[in-house]
Amino acid sequence: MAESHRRLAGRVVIATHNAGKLEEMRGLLAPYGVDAVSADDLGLPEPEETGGTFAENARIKAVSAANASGLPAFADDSGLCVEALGGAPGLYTARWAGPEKDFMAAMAKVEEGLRDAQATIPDLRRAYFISALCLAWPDGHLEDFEGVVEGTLVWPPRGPAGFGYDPMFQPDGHSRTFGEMTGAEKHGLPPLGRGLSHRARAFMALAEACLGARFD
Ligand SMILES: O=P(O)(O)OP(=O)(O)OP(=O)(O)OC[C@H]1O[C@@H](n2cnc3c(O)ncnc32)[C@H](O)[C@@H]1O
Ligand SMILES: [Mg+2]
Repeated sequence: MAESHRRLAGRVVIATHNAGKLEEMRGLLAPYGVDAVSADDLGLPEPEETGGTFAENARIKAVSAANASGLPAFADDSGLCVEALGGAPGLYTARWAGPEKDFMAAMAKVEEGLRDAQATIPDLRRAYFISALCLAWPDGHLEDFEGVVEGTLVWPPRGPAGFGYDPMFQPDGHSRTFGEMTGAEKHGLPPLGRGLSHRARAFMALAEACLGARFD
């Protein structure tokens, strides 16, 4: 199994156009001595996310950046899945914020949906974040990883930190939302924790497979 993984070294493109994600992905890569450059720094175009799954969309973004740059590329496709909304916004999590990227409005839309669903659903406020990570090399080699974090949706949103839907999401076992946590707390990586956010959990698997990390 381990033989099929490829070691990442040298330069890597972080294939996202989301500043919040970029900061998290840079932070996650920082201990491994790779030279991370962003898709924006290289002026790479934003590909259309036409996949039917998070993993497919992560591949589309990573492969597009690897092909355009000639470098290995690292992409994340992620979303918030709300049980009472049948898994929405799911693949459309970014699109719910509209072209203005108004995440306050997007969170309000989730809350409205919960109010409409209220009569019928027992676990009304349950939700999870999911992150599909893909590392793609220009020769076509791919590595895929996934991480999930379950939690509860709060209203009103709390905390100025993070990005996107963070102020509305309180991970299980914690009394603060991701919006009330520092980046390090949200990642919850060892020795602080055993991986907390969806992105950190997926990244730990990536780091063990491709960056020589050992998390015991
Ligand atoms: O595609 P790229 O360029 O990476 O940037 P994006 O913002 O469009 O990213 P996605 O297509 O993966 O959409 C993910 C959505 O889920 C939200 N999201 C993902 N991870 C999150 C996190 O850790 N905290 C809060 N919101 C998150 C994020 O705000 C986006 O709206
Ligand atoms: Mg996107």
